Amino acid sequence: SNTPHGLKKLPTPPGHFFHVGREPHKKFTEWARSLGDIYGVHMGQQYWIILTGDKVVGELLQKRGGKYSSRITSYYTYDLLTRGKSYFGCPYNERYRMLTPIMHGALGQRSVKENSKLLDNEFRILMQNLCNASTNAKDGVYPKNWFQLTSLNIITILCLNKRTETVDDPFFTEFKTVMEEHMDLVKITNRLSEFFPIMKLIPNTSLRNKIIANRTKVEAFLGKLIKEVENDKEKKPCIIRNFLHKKDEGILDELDIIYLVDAFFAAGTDTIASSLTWLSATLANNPEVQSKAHQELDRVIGQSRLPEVSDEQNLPYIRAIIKEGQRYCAPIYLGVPHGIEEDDEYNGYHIPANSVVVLNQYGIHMDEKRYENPKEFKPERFLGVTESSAALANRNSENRDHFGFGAGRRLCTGIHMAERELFLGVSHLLWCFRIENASPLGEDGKPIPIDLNKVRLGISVWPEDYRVKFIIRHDNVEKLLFGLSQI
Ligand code: HEM
Repeated sequence: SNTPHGLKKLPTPPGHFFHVGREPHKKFTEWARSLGDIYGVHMGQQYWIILTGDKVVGELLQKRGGKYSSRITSYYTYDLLTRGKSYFGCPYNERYRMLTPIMHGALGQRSVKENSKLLDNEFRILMQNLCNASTNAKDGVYPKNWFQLTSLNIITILCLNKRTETVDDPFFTEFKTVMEEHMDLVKITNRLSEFFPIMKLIPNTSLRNKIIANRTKVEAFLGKLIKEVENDKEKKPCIIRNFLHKKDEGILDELDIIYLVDAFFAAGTDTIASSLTWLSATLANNPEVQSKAHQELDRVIGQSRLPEVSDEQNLPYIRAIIKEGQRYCAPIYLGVPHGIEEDDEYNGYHIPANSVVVLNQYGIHMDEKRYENPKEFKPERFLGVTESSAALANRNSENRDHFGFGAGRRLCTGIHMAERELFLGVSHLLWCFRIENASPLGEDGKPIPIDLNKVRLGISVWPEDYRVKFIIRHDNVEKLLFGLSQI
């Protein structure tokens, strides 16, 4: 049917957006990969546009970035949960343009370079933890906690020079409880108040109460950290201190700081931890990929020192594993929805103002036209790709490696930090260990492959609990991890 503008209405996707039932993940992913380039769907009062083609993402989110870089705010998950202060929920307005250079300053390439030693150190400690954990657990481990501890430490060291030693530390437990609930609350299904605005008027819904309770916990948790910096007599430099200077200059207020720090915790911890949790399972299922990586590492680096950042350019297979991981088992399926505030037209279709625009990363990553046999984990497909995801993200969308970091002006602010962390994580893991599937044996006498269709859906997607062993590859691993840094 035609719209009032004489333009065509976008086609509606097959099936329904929310997939419930016995296998919601499988149903959802099959649906997501079946979609054509662009669809529109009414979600109650709100209109959602789903982009599943690399080209249309380039045309709209990248080339028309000035229009497609907003966020459509949600009463429950933005106004109530973050008092309208969330950075990644912020519409593309004056406030966003004021905050963005501050965030880029904290997370840009320069910051990654300056914090190089810190990052190296954290990944060495991660390997120590995996060594210890794996030696102590004869049935294997689910490594999620240690990956979360590492990604948390990187954020807390950058933000306030704080690190946590073990996964048993009460701070780690508090972080997990408060932030997991926080991230769970921003999920799409909690945008009900936009789909059905009458929800805004109901005073005591359990969702409203949960959101306010969580907001109180998040603000107390992050407020305490900010106080630690304020009370630090040595005045050590850190990101929160920079934010506090901006407060003194009247640029930021107290809540701005809380919710900028929230963005680091919410966006910069689980994404990395989930990527490494996925990759460990995927590598355990693909021993031949590990063998090739081991050969490359032994040839290029040898067995007498740990990988370093300067090795990256000489490790094409490791780089390819990382890119394939971000495609095959990306931690985010539907990105963070963009929004468009004014009417637009695309290929004769009407794009109504105030639509939510969703980048269907999962669908694009499983597109057979883009990736041959997309359901296979095949790092080889990226062997010829020498550039970082950050560099490729700003070029022609059809030549991008993957869309894991989003697109356009809202591209992941932490992309440089993330790529560095993934390189250190994956190169260290494979230099130190052979990751062995420790699932029970099947009828053929081999461990049953880890079922990567069993997932926990949320803003970040996690594989269900699985068991792997981190088997030390050679004598120098322990010497280097626990002893001298060079042998
Ligand atoms: C593998 C790791 C990561 C993945 C896959 C990832 C992915 C994403 C995605 C999909 C978005 C939304 C982009 C869009 O709207 O188009 C995003 C936004 C963001 N990410 Fe990341 N991210 C990762 C790591 C990090 C890290 C380590 C940090 C910071 C320390 C970070 C900070 C942010 C911030 C602040 C935003 C909000 C950008 C905005 O709204 O303008 N991310 N990320």
